[in-house]
Amino acid sequence: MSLYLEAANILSQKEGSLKSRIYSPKSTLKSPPAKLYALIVETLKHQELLNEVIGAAGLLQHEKKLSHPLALLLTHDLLFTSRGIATSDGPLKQQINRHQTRLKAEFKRALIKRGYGSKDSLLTATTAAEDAIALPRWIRINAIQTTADKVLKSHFSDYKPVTSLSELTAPGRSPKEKIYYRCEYVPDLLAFPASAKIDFTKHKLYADGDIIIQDRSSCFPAVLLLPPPGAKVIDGTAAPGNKTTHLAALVSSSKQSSVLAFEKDPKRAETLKKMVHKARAEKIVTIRAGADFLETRPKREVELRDVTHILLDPSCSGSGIVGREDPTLLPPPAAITAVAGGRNAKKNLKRKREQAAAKGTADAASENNTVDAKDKDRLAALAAFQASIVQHAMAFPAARRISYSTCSIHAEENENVVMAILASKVAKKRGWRVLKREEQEILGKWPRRGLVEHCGGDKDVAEACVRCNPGEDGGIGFFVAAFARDGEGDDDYEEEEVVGEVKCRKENPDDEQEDEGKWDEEEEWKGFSDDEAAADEKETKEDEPARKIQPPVKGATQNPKKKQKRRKRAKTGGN
Ligand SMILES: C[S@@+](CC[C@H](N)C(=O)[O-])C[C@H]1O[C@@H](n2cnc3c(N)ncnc32)[C@H](O)[C@@H]1O
Repeated sequence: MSLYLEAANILSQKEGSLKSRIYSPKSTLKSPPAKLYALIVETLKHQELLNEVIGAAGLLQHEKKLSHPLALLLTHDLLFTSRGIATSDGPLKQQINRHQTRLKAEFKRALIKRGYGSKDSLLTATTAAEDAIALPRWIRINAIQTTADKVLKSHFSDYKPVTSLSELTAPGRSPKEKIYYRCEYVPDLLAFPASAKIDFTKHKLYADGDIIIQDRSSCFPAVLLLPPPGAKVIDGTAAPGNKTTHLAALVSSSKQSSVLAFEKDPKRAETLKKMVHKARAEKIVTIRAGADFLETRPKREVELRDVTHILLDPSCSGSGIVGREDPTLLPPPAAITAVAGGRNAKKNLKRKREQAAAKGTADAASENNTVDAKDKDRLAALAAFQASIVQHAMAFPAARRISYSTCSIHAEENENVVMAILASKVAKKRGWRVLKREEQEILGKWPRRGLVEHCGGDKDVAEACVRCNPGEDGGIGFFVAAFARDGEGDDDYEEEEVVGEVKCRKENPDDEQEDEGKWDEEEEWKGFSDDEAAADEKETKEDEPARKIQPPVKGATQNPKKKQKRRKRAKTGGN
């Protein structure tokens, strides 16, 4: 079978990663695996453009026997390689060559549309983008079990330290160099170059629970919350458990410490249990599997009354996630497989092109941390939920510090939520404020702060917020802020008051229920494939919107005036 047919077969399989499909010991492939892998990866890198070219040239409408994966692979080699299609002049090659003039013309058009004068300038830009996204491999040393010094001495004694992340990731470094960077913002966090030939998921240190594979920014919430040894801590949204186990490590030196972990989803609570077990944190962490943090009544439960530190990392849009995942074949856009000459074929194509152009604008908009109108309602629903969970925590009688985080780049889920929380009745009555930058023991030094234009111009609030840009800051896009309370506020705050205040926000996403499917379909997911925890975060992001939405309250969406009022309340986070 030819290289292209084998590659198309691999692309059509759904099971396992691309690498496992190609390099499986049971494989009966005839083509050299490295050649197959390179062809597939290069093709998938440009699939969006290739789909556009194939669709505009009407290739699949004219060549009925050609499958979509085959068309992508062959067109890729025709347009992107100097040798062209690497096969003798058989039917496959002829199927493409018949259309090469049109395909080349559409390719040129697609390049110009994207602002590239030539194929080479596109390739240069793609390589630069890939370099920028060559994320380092982060491992957090599990302080419950061991120390960074011990791990370095026992497993990486031939590695040399570098003093900054930019030094670690500097272009031109040889992949053979054995180097590591010890993070100055997160104690016990090490980074290795992306090119390092270490598979931490198979490493003894990982199997023994001595290390946790965790992105740097994902370590920030526990570092910002910084519970002292002996503290009573809650993780209100815990699975898969990266931050729960990090909290446990931070307080592990005292036997008085405890971490109570809530996870609403019973299936995800199982993952949490495994992670807590692996991190040997069972003596510190108690899991409430299937428990909704929003349903807790802190004044009525003895166990909750003296909790001082609460970490909240609720479900979010996940717009900050980037990674080194195997590329995957996206479903072909409907326009490229539409029946040729069909009554609506041209009309559909035009509509699809307009939609694609509109999407391009939306993508560009979200790069600037803003979103277009169609996503706004969805983000408003998420933001209402995110604000409600923090406000609920603010009613805990002994609470002094709360951290709030997302892996989103959107201000709607970040600074706007912080502002809504600060403006809420519970925050004002109980004396909650942001934890100022100068009060942040370690993270005060982190340079990237919140967006002042989304903090109502309040520079102190913006400075209190911590942001990480995806790729640029060595990992996923992230946001974290902490709230502090000095204890002067109203300690007799009646929890019924906050329950009432929160309830209206919990109801709010119900109104958006019909939009859920749309969001999931349109969202392009980018996650890590070689990082268990990140894979789980991906699961949260994909599953969570549907779960997070409470069943519609009877009659809640019937009255348009009430609906409008609720939406307004959610957007302002007001009271
Ligand atoms: C973004 S994930 C948390 C990731 C986690 N902090 C970590 O670092 O591994 C959010 C989690 O919160 C859970 N969740 C959402 N709403 C909740 C609620 N009201 N009570 C408890 N858990 C909730 C979700 O099921 C999901 O597992």
